Amino acid sequence: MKKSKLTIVGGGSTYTLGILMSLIEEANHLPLSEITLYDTDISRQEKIGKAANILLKEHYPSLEKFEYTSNQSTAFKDADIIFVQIRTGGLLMRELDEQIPIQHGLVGQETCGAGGMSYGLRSIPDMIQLVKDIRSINKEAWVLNYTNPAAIVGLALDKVFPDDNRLLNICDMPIAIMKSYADILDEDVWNLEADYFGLNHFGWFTKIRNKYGHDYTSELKHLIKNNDFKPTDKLIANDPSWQSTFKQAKQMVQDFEEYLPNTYLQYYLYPNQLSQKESANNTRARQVINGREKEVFNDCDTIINQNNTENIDISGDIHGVYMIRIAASLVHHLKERFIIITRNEGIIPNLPSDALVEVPALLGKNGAEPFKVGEIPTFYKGLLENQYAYEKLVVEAYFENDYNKLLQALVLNRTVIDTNKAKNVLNDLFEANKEYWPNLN
Ligand SMILES: NC(=O)c1ccc[n+]([C@@H]2O[C@H](COP(=O)([O-])OP(=O)(O)OC[C@H]3O[C@@H](n4cnc5c(N)ncnc54)[C@H](O)[C@@H]3O)[C@@H](O)[C@H]2O)c1
Ligand SMILES: O=P(O)(O)OC[C@H]1O[C@H](O[C@H]2[C@H](O)[C@@H](O)[C@@H](O)O[C@@H]2CO)[C@H](O)[C@@H](O)[C@@H]1O
Ligand SMILES: [Mn+2]
Repeated sequence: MKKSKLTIVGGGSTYTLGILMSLIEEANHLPLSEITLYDTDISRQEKIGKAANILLKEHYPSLEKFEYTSNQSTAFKDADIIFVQIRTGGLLMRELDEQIPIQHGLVGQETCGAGGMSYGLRSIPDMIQLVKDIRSINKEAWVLNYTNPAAIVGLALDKVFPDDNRLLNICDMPIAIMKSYADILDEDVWNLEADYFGLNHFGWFTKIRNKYGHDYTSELKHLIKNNDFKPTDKLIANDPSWQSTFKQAKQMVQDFEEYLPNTYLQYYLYPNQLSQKESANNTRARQVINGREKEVFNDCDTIINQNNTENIDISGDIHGVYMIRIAASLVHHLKERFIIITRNEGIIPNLPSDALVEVPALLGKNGAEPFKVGEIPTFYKGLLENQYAYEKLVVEAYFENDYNKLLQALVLNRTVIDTNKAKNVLNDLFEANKEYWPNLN
């Protein structure tokens, strides 16, 4: 199988080491000749890069070249595939995205509600500039984006690069939930197939079956209604916050048993309950700063100091493996089925055509071939039209510098609603994001 050249943008990300370990595990699916890390923060990336050097020398001997750089030409010129995972403002700005809404009695979340709007307004300019820079150097590479909030970033990128069908936005939440389904069904997650529809971080599984056609949907509903649903992916299995998130699935399936929910729907269906659980002094961002970020950079220090990966768990994770298998299907024209983010254009006929929906698609050398979903029932249509209107207003507000459209977006958002709360949280977030957001009129 032809070997590919991969660049990871955001090489200093807390996910990079896991992606590299997943690349080692998946070398048979996506054989590589070169890996390049690229980041604007040279010092943050350097520690990951030094550890990666040792990791790859030890576990990927067939790799011909590895380097880490802040030079765009070096990073993008020869890449066949470019993974993108940046965080404009870093985890400290994420902490403000989450703290400020909580201080107003609202859900404070990375990608949902007022926090997600704040993060989206920071991410849009950097992602547009990044794709422009990539395409000025390399017109052919598959650009696979994880950068969040994928719904808002995706809509903005779709406005600026409407014809770039080698630019895909991806989310690992559906596959992470399917990993947990697989583990309670004693199935391999890669043997499961889902019918799914929604927006990013706002969707439902309508069917779960295995590759031989056995339908597990009713069995899963029964199991989730009567047991504690648990995260089982290695990145989150032992994380109390994720355990609490997965546990909420029981109430969601008991209340709305027609379809199996994406875990993110908890914020939109139970906003009051969720906002009362949160504390501004212990946001998810703070937990990640004290958890994953510390663990990853401590692992890097250990690998560098011992000059090997002894006693380091180098197994892959679903976050990394998912993106890698998507890349393999595109590059090697495997036409395998993945849940990805794509323009609606009639997939769900009773939703706006220009919405970016999250649905199953076959991935091959011509990009995504999405499966039709068909008309969706009133409850889901109402929820999704409302959420899409929020997303669309945030993106329009960005391009038009329009304060009122941001206020309208928050009043529509199911985690905010109240106009006075929307005005107050918007003003505080604007103050905190002065160096990032566009001027608003
Ligand atoms: N789509 C998904 O389902 C999914 C899953 C997990 C994480 N994510 C996203 O992945 C991203 C990374 O998450 P993280 O917690 O590792 O963040 P992080 O802050 O640890 O790492 C982000 C890296 O991006 C770099 N960066 C920032 N702006 C850049 C730019 N313009 N060009 C190049 N590099 C730049 C930073 O210097 C940093 O090293 C976030 O957007 C997160 O939300 C998405
Ligand atoms: O709060 P975080 O930073 O731990 O996670 C936020 C991200 O959560 C989802 O990604 C999960 C993924 O679902 C899980 O299986 C595992 O891989 O960890 C990831 C990060 O924890 C979500 O899809 C992302 O969009 C969020 O950024
Ligand atoms: Mn996601």
